[in-house]
Amino acid sequence: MLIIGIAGGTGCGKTTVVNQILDQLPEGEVGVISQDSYYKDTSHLSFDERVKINFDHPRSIDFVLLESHLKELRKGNDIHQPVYSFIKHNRTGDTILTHPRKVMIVEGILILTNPELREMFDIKIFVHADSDERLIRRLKRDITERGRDIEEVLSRYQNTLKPMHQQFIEPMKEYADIIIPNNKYNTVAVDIVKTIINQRLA
Ligand SMILES: Nc1ncnc2c1ncn2[C@@H]1O[C@H](COP(=O)(O)OP(=O)(O)O)[C@@H](O)[C@H]1O
Ligand SMILES: Nc1ccn([C@@H]2O[C@H](COP(=O)(O)O)[C@@H](O)[C@H]2O)c(=O)n1
Repeated sequence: MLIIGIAGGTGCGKTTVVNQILDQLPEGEVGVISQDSYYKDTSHLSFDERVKINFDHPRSIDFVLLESHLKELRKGNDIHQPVYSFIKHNRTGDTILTHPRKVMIVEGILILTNPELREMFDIKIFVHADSDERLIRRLKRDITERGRDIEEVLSRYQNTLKPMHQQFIEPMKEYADIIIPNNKYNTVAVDIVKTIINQRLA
């Protein structure tokens, strides 16, 4: 199994790059795990308490579960990936049955901050987009898709997201094998990653 980690700040285009990679690759050969599925279970908290969580700090992620799921997949076993709701700020209780594939992609803002998980990646990719570009994308996406308003996005950005990005995410570029500039759609870089994957699948 080839395990590819794709990191980068919110709105840099990780999900978009993953979808571009999957596009035209043989179905069923490449699997995806999203770090978002591994936000810690916060069912013991009220909604008002959950809203206040710093979701950009590594401690918000259940890395133990994420790592153990990746190890199970590597052993050839299925896993039940939790489903996360950005509206409820919590796991929904549902899971997605995820099968091991020849190539597994793990994507998320904080996946390179955990040394044990980092060790498991054969290829580490960091997607870069400028912070103003990421904020604009995040505003549009969170308002249309994640049930947020402009006040919520901007206050989260100023209070937690920006400082956490500077402290935890940006320094992870140091560990990247490949940095994809993604202020504009970068088909050349995506094609290079696809070529690497196709070589592994051949
Ligand atoms: N290169 C790009 N140029 C313009 N918009 C983009 C680009 N990449 C992604 N987007 C858009 O930005 C938003 C956030 O992208 P997404 O892939 O969800 O980012 P991430 O997963 O890193 O948070 C989406 O609406 C997506 O369509
Ligand atoms: N309940 C939550 C959980 C996370 N976030 C934000 O999601 C961002 C990470 O996801 P991307 O798809 O943008 O990479 C992260 O910056 C968290 O602030 C949230 O808003 N609510």
